[in-house]
Amino acid sequence: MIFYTPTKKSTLRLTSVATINNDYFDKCSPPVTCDPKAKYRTVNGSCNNLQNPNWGAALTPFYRYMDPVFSDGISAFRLQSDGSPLPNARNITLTMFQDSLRICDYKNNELLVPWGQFITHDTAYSPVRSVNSSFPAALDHCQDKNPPTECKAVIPLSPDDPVYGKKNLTILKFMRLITSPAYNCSLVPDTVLNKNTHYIDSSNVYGSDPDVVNQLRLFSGGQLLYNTIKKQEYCPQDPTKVVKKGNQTQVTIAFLAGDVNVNQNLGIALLQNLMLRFHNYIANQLQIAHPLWTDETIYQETRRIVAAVTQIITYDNFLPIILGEKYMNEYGLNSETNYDPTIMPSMAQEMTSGALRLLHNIIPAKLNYMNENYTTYEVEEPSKSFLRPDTLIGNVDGLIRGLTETPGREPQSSYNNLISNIVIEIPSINTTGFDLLSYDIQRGRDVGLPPYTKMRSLCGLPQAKSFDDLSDYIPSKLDLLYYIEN
Ligand code: HEM
Ligand SMILES: [Ca+2]
Repeated sequence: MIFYTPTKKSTLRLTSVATINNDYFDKCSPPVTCDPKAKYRTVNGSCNNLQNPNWGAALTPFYRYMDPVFSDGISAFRLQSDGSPLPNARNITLTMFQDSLRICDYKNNELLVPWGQFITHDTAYSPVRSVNSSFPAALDHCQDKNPPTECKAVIPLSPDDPVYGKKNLTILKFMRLITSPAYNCSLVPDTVLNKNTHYIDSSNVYGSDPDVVNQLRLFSGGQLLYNTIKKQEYCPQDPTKVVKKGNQTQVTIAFLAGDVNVNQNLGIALLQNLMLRFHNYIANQLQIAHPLWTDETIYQETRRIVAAVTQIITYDNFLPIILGEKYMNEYGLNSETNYDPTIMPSMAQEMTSGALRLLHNIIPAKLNYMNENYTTYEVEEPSKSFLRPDTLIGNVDGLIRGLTETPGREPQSSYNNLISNIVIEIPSINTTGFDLLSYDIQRGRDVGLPPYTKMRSLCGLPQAKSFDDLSDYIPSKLDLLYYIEN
């Protein structure tokens, strides 16, 4: 172990006041036996913490800073103080986030977004309950006059919605997340389990369960399985993903990787492919340096290096931009290799369903492909390639150059039009598009995130008793949406 126990603990650390964090571990977690001398991480993340072997493992719940708030104490969305439902999520987007400015961030390039998403997909995956058909066309029946219970969480649209009104859509097909009973563990209130390992351990490259891990290995030279297209190495094609178009079965590119969202957009597909190439490059080098090493040894040593590099990029390059140097120093995150076994390592529900999604605000509206002279040879709207990363083929270098040389987007009080109106609109598979911000708002309610005013007090900000007290971080207009007590 290169880690040592810290001599000095940050006094600023946010203290959890939740009462339910042990419930899963007390009632449901499977027994595990760890080998204290094991050199490599386990597939599902168990045994990283020898005192609490299940901490941080795949299929364990997200950590809670505060207990969830549901109106029935179990799973129903919370209500306003007068007992009325919370404001319609789409209405919040339309009222608060329709600024038409587009402010560039000249300090950071567009790579910030894919890297953020890459470590998100390493540390979190919360699948939705799909009803009688798979994402994303499910819930068509919710448009009927008397919709059944699974439609309760959909987001109703107003006929004069500026985007969806014209398409005659009456709902956004929001689905609730899978909760613990799906894994034979009855917990109250509703508890969501993370399907990926919570650690930054490159589980999005390798997989969080043994079947996926084995499916992705070549079992020769420590290599990951790859697909050669036009003489270049890519992630393998997912045999289950065949996109149908009319009567003809048209196979498009659908990569297979350790995380299921590898194809969601070009940026994430790019990084997944880069990491596959990086793994296979390192494995080759290790094989040359150690001709007697077995496939297993090369694979595990390479996996260790890839995960370490991912952690270094995250702590040295990504987090200082997101948190700022001041916080990095105060929280001891600068070039320190502390390991404190008393800290629960799991991703927090408040992060994955709330705070971490702040980067949705800076998703770029255009991607540039650049040639070796750094001139743009093609511009792509990201929405054209959601779930269809075909244009990556032959353009890996061009996209890296484009992402590196194009300024990012400053956080601002609007979302890029694609994100607030179109995300994943694919007529051939009958998906009509949605508003990611509305989903982010509704997701917070789905998992019972406590009200912002409570979370903000926990984070040390002054207690807010009126909308004016929120103006330090939130622009006015909120009072147009919520019930105000006299
Ligand atoms: C083009 C870029 C991106 C797109 C299209 C995208 C889209 C999405 C979508 C559709 C969801 C599911 C929403 C729901 O049903 O609740 C989601 C979840 C999420 N996104 Fe993004 N996202 C992008 C980039 C990012 C970035 C850069 C970050 C943060 C650094 C991020 C953080 C998250 C998190 C934490 C979740 C929840 C993960 C989970 O618990 O499963 N996303 N995103
Ligand atoms: Ca992980």
